[in-house]
Amino acid sequence: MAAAPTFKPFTLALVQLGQIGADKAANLKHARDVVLKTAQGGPTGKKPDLIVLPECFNSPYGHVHFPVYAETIGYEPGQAYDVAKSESESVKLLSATAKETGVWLLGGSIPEKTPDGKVYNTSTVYNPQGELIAIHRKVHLFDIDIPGKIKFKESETLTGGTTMNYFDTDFARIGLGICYDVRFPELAAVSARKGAQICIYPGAFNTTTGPLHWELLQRARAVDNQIFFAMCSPARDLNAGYHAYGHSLVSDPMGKIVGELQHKEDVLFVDIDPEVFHSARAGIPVTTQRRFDVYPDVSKGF
Ligand SMILES: NC(=O)CC(=O)C(=O)O
Repeated sequence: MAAAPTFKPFTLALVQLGQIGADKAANLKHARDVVLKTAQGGPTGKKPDLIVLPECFNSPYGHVHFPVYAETIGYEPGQAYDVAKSESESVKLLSATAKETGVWLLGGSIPEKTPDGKVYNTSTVYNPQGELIAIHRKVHLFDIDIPGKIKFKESETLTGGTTMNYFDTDFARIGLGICYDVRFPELAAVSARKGAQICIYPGAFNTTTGPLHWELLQRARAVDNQIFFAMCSPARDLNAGYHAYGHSLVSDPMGKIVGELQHKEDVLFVDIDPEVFHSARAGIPVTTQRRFDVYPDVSKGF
């Protein structure tokens, strides 16, 4: 494994996209328009280095929709990928948008189909040249049943990913996950142990689980790994079948919320300061105090 890049200050923009409906072309156009505007800069006019879209931004969120909206991506880690030959209209649009803006783009997630008939919930990542350089397939599927509140079963139509993923930029190593993945501390812990200084998960909690756990989980993942942690949600649409929580958020490594939106379409710009990462680890040095002699099983996989 290559050493993580030196952690440098950078500006992160989380696009809490609204207007996600049944019309895929309209969803894609809106995403592109908002990313282009975001790339022009936030309140200070500073151009972001990395723009993030939410989970399932090109389709309504629900297990019945995933196979209908799924696209073939055909990305294999470590192998060259020619976007011009991609069968995925979403990949082509995201790649072109990253290239046009000259900004890193974490393209939320989209339903992906593979030749074996499986469907995944997949994030794609583009460098400022528009190259697709990483993907992450949601590992932990969102199967829950809270009587009287919410029942959701992604596994009706989705298959869980089988790999953990991160990507390197010129300013940080960034760990990937999607939404429900945040409930499984191991994924972020492994990313952090592999050198990620920040984890970013597109996610779509809902109006039941969001108020309970959205902030708590992100701050917990940030503190237990002493990393920055961010999640980017769609805006809430009460006319949609699934009511996203919104509240896209960034926590610093001390668990302090350094930016949070409300539930409407909006963009969160946050300047990420590596000094907070270094001082958290120097002041409370848990990253060097682990006792794998006492809990050796936990170290497996690291
Ligand atoms: N939508 C998800 O994947 C997860 C979620 O809403 C939750 O964990 O709560």
